[in-house]
Parts: sequence; C-alpha cells; structure tokens
Amino acid sequence: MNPFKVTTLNEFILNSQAQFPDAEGDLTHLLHHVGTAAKIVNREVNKAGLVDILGEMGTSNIQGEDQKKLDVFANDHFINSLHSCGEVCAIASEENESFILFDDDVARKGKYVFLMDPLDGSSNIDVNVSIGTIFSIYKRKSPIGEKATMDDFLQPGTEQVAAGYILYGSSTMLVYTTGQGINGFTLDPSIGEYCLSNTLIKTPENGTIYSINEGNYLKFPAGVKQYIKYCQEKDEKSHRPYSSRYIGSLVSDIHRNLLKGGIFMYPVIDNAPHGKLRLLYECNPIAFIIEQAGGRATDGKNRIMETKPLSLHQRTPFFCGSSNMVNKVEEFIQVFG
Ligand SMILES: O=P(O)(O)OC[C@H]1O[C@](O)(COP(=O)(O)O)[C@@H](O)[C@@H]1O
Ligand SMILES: [Mg+2]
Ligand SMILES: [Mg+2]
Repeated sequence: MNPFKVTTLNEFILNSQAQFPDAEGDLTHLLHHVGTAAKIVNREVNKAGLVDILGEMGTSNIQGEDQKKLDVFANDHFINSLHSCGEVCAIASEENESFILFDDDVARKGKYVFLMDPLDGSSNIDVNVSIGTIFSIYKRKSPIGEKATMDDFLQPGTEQVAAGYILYGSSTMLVYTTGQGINGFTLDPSIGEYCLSNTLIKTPENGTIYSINEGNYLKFPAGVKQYIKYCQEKDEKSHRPYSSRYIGSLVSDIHRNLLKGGIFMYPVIDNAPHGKLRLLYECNPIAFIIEQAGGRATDGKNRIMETKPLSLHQRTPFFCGSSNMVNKVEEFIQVFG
C-alpha cells in the first residue's frame, strides 16, 4: 500500500460512479459543486474574526431565529454554486421560507432537488466553536423540464440518493454517503483538495458518550430523564457512568459520536413540542449517515427516515447513534413515556 497515495474527493466520486455503468455523472457533478461551495464557506469561517462575517444580519428566518451573517453568506454561496451546476432544479433551505425554484432552461432539466442547513450550530459561530453544513439530495418526482414542486421535497428519508455534512472544525471535513457506506475527506488547504481520510466509517454498537442539552432536564419526558440517570449510574460491566459531551452544533456532536460511539438526543421539550431539529435538512441526512455506519436514528419510537414529511420546516424529536444505546433509550421511553 503506497503510504503517500492521496485520493481526492473528485477521484473518489469518479471511481464510485464507474461502479454504476448507467450513471451519467450528474450526481458526480453535483457533489463536486457541494465541495466547492463548502471551500468558499470554509475560507470565511477560517478568518471569521478578521472579516466582517461575525454577528447578526439584523434579519430573521422562517424559524423566527435571528440570522447570523454567516448563515446568510453560506446560504447564498451554496444556492449560487448549485444553481450554476445545472443538475439541481430547486433548493430548500433552513434560511428560506419556501423552496427556491431554478426556473431557467438548464436548471429545469436538473434531475435533483437539494435540501440544506447551510450553517449548522449558529449559536457557536461568534465564539470559534466548530460548526457545519448539512445536505440531503433526492431525485425529483416531477417531470424533467417542468417546474419543481413541493412534492419533490416531501419525500421520506429512505428516498435520499445522497446526504452528508461538512464540519468546519480544527480541520475541515466532508462526510457523505450515496448508500454505499460513508467516507470522510479532510480538506488540505495547501493543495485545496479534499483528501480521503476516513474510509467506510462504522460506529460502535455501544459507546460511552451521551449528548443532550441537560439545561433542559426539567422539561424532558420521564423516559429521557430515566435514561440520563441510567447513563450516570455506576456499572463497570457496561462502562457506566458514561461521559456527557454536548457542543451545541449538531454536526460536531454527531461527528464525535460517530467516530467514538455514543448517543445524541434532542427530545420534545415543553417549548418545542415537536422537538427542535428539522426533519428534512438536519435529521434525515444525519439519519442516512448514521444508518450507513451501522447505527440507528429514531424519533424515540419510529425510524426517522420512514417519517412521511408534511412540510418543509417540520421538526421532530431525534435520537441517534450507537444502535444498542438508541435501543436502550427507546426502552425507557416505552416504559416511562
Ligand atoms: O441550544 P440548543 O437548544 O441545545 O440547540 C442546539 C441545536 O440547535 C442547532 O444549533 C440548530 O441548528 P442551526 O444552528 O442550524 O439552527 C443544532 O446545531 C444544535 O444541535
Ligand atoms: Mg442546524
Ligand atoms: Mg442552520
């Protein structure tokens, strides 16, 4: 094995495409543009304190959240890059109330719709804590050449053709799947290339990390409280007590637990009766990744990716990570509610 062999993202995508004789390269081209847009966002993130990209935009989004300048910057650059690639006929974003229709001759021929959380972990932007971008890709259901419709977006997660995230952390990584396992690519700034660094990632069945915003403890359902108590009780056989780790950026918490083993939880709380996280551009893509790594992702009872979406920005309770840990919290929820 040549230790100096570097496999770039583009090379890897082309090699994967070669395994599908019918593939025409549309998805390859699209994923390439995702990588490019992420490089532009990464450039700003890396020097955030030096350029006018920190702080509030002075506007709010459909979620009623104050938009950060970087939320808007990332949103604009992903929309422009994906419009210019010609493979996408419309985009849905956390930052836009309705989906953005690309209504020109080229884009109307696009086979795919793209859903994204352009900047995840907004509360951590101004304090130099890792943040991310999350994306999900579907084949359109509407006829090629016509205008995309809402039905193109309201597809269950099981229909995703690709999904992934970019983590802007101590290094910048792109982690994605097309249903053949998940691979991670680390951006080498000196050559400007994403290089294969994590091949066919598998998450341990059991972990020793639990991630939840315990500041909401009093608002949690009884089953979740009981599970947290279980995580904190001493039992050497099952390596308990577990460690509590919570960054507050979904991408960062998921990435750590994916590699080390662990469970991430965002249950319903009284001021978020359907949970906080968004099904279409946070939970479905993360669920696809976690399942491809051998883990599980549910709403506490049902498989997230089998949820029939009803609206673009719908929220869901979210429990995902090491399969035995998700099984355990589901048991507590079943017993205690
Ligand atoms: O501060 P809380 O309530 O724990 O919420 C943190 C969660 O909210 C989020 O920041 C929501 O995502 P956005 O930053 O994209 O809005 C997640 O990244 C994170 O897991
Ligand atoms: Mg988010
Ligand atoms: Mg966001």
